[in-house]
Amino acid sequence: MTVLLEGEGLGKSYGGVRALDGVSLRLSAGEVLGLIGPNGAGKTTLVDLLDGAQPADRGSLSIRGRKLTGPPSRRARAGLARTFQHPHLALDLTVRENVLLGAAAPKLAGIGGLVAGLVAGAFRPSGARFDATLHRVADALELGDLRRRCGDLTLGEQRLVEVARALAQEPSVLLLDEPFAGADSGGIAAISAAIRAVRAQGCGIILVDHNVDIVASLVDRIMLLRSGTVVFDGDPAECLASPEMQDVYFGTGGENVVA
Ligand SMILES: Nc1ncnc2c1ncn2[C@@H]1O[C@H](COP(=O)(O)OP(=O)(O)OP(=O)(O)O)[C@@H](O)[C@H]1O
Repeated sequence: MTVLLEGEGLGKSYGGVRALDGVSLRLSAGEVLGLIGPNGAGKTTLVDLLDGAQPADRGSLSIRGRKLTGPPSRRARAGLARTFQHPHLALDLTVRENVLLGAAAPKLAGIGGLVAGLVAGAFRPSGARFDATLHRVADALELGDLRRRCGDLTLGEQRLVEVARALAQEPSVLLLDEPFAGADSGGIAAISAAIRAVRAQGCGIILVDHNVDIVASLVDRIMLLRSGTVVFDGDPAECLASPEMQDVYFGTGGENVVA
């Protein structure tokens, strides 16, 4: 399988807290990787390092064999899209406008891309290509009335819009940070179906969530983090039955404080 994303020895400290301590990972095309671990294990920090929201202290990253660096906008252009643990939507804008922002995001990365896009008229909100993308992801996630203001939506509905916005980027790597938190059963089903659909198209997905059963039902592989390090990386069923899993969730736990 084609390797999409590779990280080597990624490390990040916040003051005296070692949030991530030498994590390496590999994600292939059409693979769903579950990232689990207790609160503070470093899951969001790893996602932040992958999408450039936080700079790594150590380590390197590549996408399709090319070095992956720079801010989130540059990484979006390289094919990366993400959702956030706490949705980052423009609350005064409508569902439609938020999703269209996702469709435009890779083109907005960099002045060259912006100028080229403007010249080509690519950002017209009524552009046929954008409309097709909008309706495809809106239908997949059952977004309902696209004219609603995002500030008027429930948290669960906002999550669906955020996943839709990430899908509208047509990413090759999708990072989902707790997409099921606050979603109702319909939302969970819609997001799960969307994950399966983009996986079938060859997208690589990293799924962070605390609901281990949902994660295990969707992923090809699980990475279990504890105190900023990987303690298990492999088959989901083996992970759930592993002594590492027992120890992380029912053992003494660990402190990720720099010695
Ligand atoms: N911006 C920050 N400033 C200071 N400390 C941070 C920051 N972000 C994360 N941390 C710390 O780094 C460690 C790892 O946090 P992180 O959010 O990555 O864990 P997590 O596994 O995603 O946890 P959760 O499941 O609660 O979201 C924690 O000790 C956290 O308090």
